Amino acid sequence: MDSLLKHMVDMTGHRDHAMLDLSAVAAVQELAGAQHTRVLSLAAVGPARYLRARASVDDGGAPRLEDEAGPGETLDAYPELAACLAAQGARAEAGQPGRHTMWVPIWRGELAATILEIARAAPFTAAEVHTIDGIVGVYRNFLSLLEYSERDSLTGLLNRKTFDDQLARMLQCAAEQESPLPGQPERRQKGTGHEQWLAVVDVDHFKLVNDRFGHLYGDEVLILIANMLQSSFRAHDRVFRFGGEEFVVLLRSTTLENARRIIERFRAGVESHHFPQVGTVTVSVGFTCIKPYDSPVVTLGHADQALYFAKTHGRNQVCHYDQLVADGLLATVASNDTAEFF
Ligand SMILES: Nc1nc2c(ncn2[C@@H]2O[C@H](COP(=O)(O)OP(=O)(O)OP(=O)(O)O)[C@@H](O)[C@H]2O)c(=O)[nH]1
Repeated sequence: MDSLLKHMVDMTGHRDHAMLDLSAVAAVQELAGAQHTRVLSLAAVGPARYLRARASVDDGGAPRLEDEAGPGETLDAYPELAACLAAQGARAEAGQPGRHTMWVPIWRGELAATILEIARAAPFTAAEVHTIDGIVGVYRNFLSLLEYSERDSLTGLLNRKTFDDQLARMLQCAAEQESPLPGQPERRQKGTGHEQWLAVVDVDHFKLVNDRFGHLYGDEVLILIANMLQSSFRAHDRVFRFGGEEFVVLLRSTTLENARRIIERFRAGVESHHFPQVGTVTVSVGFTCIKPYDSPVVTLGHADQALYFAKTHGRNQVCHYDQLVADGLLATVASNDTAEFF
């Protein structure tokens, strides 16, 4: 019982997703006598669904965070789990001699974006299943509390508060991939132009939408644009609402060409979308490469300057900060207006 209490205190003491995940895998691993435990994210990429590990622990090892690039493993490789998710079931099990695996979806309404995977040599006893259910209950409650505090209530996107942390995590992960541990192969070739990008998206003439159609329609436009942002970018990119009609996107590990193409496709998608009652809405976007030695404020400032350029040169367009600087187009804006941004 001491051990159970210790794990419960540990799990409920965190205000951070990564730490909560680590505590959850540690608790399940010890209390259910598991050999291997993982927390998985389930994300849709087009019609396919993928599983990516967020945290894991092996027999005798310390819990660790996982942050692999790429979409992860396809759900099709886990037929028992796929069937359980389709039936909105409480758990799935698969057994073969010497290895039993249990998956427990963390349901939030009709969605399960997080799944616990627990594996060991012997089948789980009723008492262990009962213990796992108890840990999952606490984990689910804390996940939902954390998500509530990290999300914007109108759009469900991440809020400003979580930005610095997400940016730091993205940069750390990129640095680890560039510089593997001694003896480990490099996961990505240097010089392929893969970088991290930050884009600031602002709805054009949004005040007019509010003035003409009222705040409820304005809110509806923001929700639709948030949905379009989430479906335009990949699962491991991050989308934030910074407040008002301004959104920020962190794009992970891609080339300039790709970043521009993805952002441009989003802009064109908004322009061609018919917003109920309101009709056409457009967005302007400024984006910049994230340089690890720049502070978040400086990086945001660069993207904001590119956005300002887009706004003052016709709106409904995507502008790249580094390109504007290289072309000598941002010099006056940068020197005159930096104080306006921060
Ligand atoms: N409906 C709604 N409106 C909001 C919300 N937050 C901010 N706004 C409104 O967004 C509008 C932003 O207007 P401005 O900053 O003048 O910018 P704009 O009209 O979009 O013009 P440009 O950015 O220059 O194209 C203001 O009218 C705010 O009241 C919100 O949550 N819901």
